[in-house]
Amino acid sequence: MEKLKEEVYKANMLLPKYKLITFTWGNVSGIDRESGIMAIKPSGVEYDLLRPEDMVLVDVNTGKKVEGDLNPSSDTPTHVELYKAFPNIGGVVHTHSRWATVFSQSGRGIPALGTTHGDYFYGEIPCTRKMTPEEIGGAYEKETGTVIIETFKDKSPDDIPAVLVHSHGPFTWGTDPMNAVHNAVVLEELAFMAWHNLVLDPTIPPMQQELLDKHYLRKHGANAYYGQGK
Ligand SMILES: O=C(CO)[C@@H](O)[C@H](O)COP(=O)(O)O
Repeated sequence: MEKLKEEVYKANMLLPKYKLITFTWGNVSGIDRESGIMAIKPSGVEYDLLRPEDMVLVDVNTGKKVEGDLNPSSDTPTHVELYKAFPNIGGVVHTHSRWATVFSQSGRGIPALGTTHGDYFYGEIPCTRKMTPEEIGGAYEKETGTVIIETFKDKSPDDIPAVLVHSHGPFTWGTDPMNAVHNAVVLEELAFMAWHNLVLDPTIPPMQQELLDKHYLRKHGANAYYGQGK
């Protein structure tokens, strides 16, 4: 699992590089689907002190730590729920990136307003409902995963690899940890642009469906004819 730890470590180190986090906020994980073992950032560790060997291994089937001297991220149960519910993902990212967190705190999704959005996300990036007091007071991090999964009951997590958790912040995912971080960086760009669009014109309509189809479907899915079809 050293290769997985190295991959997850490198992905975590992109969060400060792309200014998606401050201090010890956020975390990235990756999964080895064959073994069901996930590597995740340790809890509360400063990024500039982080080493590949610090990544903590967790069994997604049990949610229990299987290797590591440090505690896994406090968000580990959320990552576990997403890997169990979304079979095609290989990496998960959580940040408190500023503009995406503004939308999360407002309880608003990020509408698809232009082709930059359409290249990566096949429609609005949704915000979850507020969690109930029971969910907050219970297995909070696991229930955070539950409300994310509920938000995708009629959406494809492969076509919209991001969510805004109400009053909290964004989670993104992807085919591997690097792809999940790529989606987190794009999400922050889209949030920045969408916020300014909504300030300029709160009634701005979503982009034309034909344009969204063209930009998303040419790079994603079975009929993709550009990119890697991810
Ligand atoms: O969402 C939160 C706190 O609101 C967490 O993601 C922290 O930002 C990072 O926690 P650790 O991964 O260090 O436990």
